[in-house]
Amino acid sequence: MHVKNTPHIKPDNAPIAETVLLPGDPLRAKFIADNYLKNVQQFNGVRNMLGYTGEFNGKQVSVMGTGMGIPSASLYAWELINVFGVKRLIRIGSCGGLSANLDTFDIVIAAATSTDSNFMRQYELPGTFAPTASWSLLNAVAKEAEKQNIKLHVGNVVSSDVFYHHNSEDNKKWADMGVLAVEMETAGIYATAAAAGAEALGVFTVSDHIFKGSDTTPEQRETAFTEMMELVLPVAVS
Ligand SMILES: O=P(O)(O)O[C@H]1O[C@H](CO)[C@@H](O)[C@H]1O
Ligand SMILES: O=c1cc[nH]c(=O)[nH]1
Repeated sequence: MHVKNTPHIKPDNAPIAETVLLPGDPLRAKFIADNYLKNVQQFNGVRNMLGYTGEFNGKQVSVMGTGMGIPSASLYAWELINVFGVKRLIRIGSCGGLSANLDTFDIVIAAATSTDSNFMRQYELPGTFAPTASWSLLNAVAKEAEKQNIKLHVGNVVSSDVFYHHNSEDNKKWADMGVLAVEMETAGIYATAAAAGAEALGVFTVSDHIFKGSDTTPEQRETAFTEMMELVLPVAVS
């Protein structure tokens, strides 16, 4: 792959694979590179948004942090697809559980995303865009989950611009519409991929439950979501 630089991604001569895993936390990217990949090369360190390319099962895959929120994640998604030729983005995030059926460490997949963000306005569409998952990635992860005997919760996830809500009813309103969980990036990543003809999928581990009050530590959010990592890595190289 022809390697260039952008203001935010400077691989120099390191490769970027056609499939990139995207955790929000760059240290989660480092954890994956350190613990799951072989022959690792770091391809980004700009702003400490760590990116690595290595091998899993003998095949190349990349992993890179996105930072938090649709503006940050979509900027990296856009550059990875449109400058570096990436074809598949798989976000591996944490999320807050909204559905009563969820508990911490459960795995959620965003078949579709809702959002309170104005990000879609740029496309000037004559209606409301519905950012959805790539069926082929979703189907592949569902098959892998069956193989590994992992229970998935698949449905609508809300990508919010707001973590600390002024209106405490906001999350309840999404829950009342059957939305499973809340996070902050996937609608922007799905839309960016759709606009460029690439594929994207959002997979999450429930880090806390908004209504049940259960929680995980920053260290767990960095290193303990291994079931999600082990679910997605075989798909990323398939
Ligand atoms: O753990 P990550 O992947 O960053 O995802 C979630 O965690 C952050 C908020 O704590 C937001 O980025 C949200 O989407
Ligand atoms: O509660 C949460 C947990 C993770 N990510 C969010 O956006 N909210």
